[in-house]
Amino acid sequence: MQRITRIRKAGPWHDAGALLAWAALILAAIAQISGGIAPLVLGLVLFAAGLSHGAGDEQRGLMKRFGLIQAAAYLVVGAAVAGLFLAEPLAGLALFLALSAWHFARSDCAMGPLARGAIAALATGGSALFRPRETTEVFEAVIAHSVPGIFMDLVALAGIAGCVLVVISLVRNERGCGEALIALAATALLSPVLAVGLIFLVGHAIPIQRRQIAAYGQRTVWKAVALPTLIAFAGGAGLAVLTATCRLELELAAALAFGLATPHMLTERLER
Ligand SMILES: CC1=C(/C=C/C(C)=C/C=C/C(C)=C/C=O)C(C)(C)CCC1
Repeated sequence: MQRITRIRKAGPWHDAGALLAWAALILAAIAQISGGIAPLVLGLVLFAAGLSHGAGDEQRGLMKRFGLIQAAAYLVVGAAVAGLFLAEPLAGLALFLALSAWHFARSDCAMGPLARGAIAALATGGSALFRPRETTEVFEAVIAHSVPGIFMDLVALAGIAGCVLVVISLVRNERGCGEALIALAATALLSPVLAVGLIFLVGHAIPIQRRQIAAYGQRTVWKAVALPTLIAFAGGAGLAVLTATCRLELELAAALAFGLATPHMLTERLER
């Protein structure tokens, strides 16, 4: 019998992504059942785990590290969006949700268009549909402003569209329909931050990173994303610690987090 003692270097290591997705699903179920702050904490960890998918500069079939000027421009745009959030919280939230839906639906994560649409609509509107009270509380906490019922109704409409799209993508057996179904189950069963964190990681960040690794190779991808991922991770952890220890207002931390996520959604593959 031939024993395999060494891992083939050329082996499909990007399939670690599949393992990560399963781990996230299992941990999400455990956190939801545990209750308390576990769903919130794990939700934030899942967002952090997916940061690297957008940390490289992928344009016109090339993957490289962002240059200094691009990084500076990124920070300036991010700060401007954070400013909008603080000045006009409800408009900022509406813009962020709309851009997120557009980004989830458009990103090249090797899925069919209906599945991507379902994931986009559920990530933004699924929690408002299935858990309106809890979701309103989260929105009001992060923008430190009341959120009118009509706003929540409009967001929930996106959730309804997402449910319809999941069914059609399943019937057509479209690529990504499994992740779309996970998005539906997540928003129905999990607390809002955990649900969206799970969808972000399993239905967006992991599929994109797996496609990038398959297209450019592991070395190129990690070389491009390692440093910016580390910086983003340190920044996110800093915001979380300062907020948890009451040294930073939640709405300021949220404005910075939403603001700094926005340029990634704007710069990604605009040539397509
Ligand atoms: C609906 C909803 C949320 C939406 C988060 C979104 C839509 C995040 C999008 C992130 C993206 C697109 C990152 C970049 O790749 C919150 C704020 C967690 C609160 C709970 C309910």
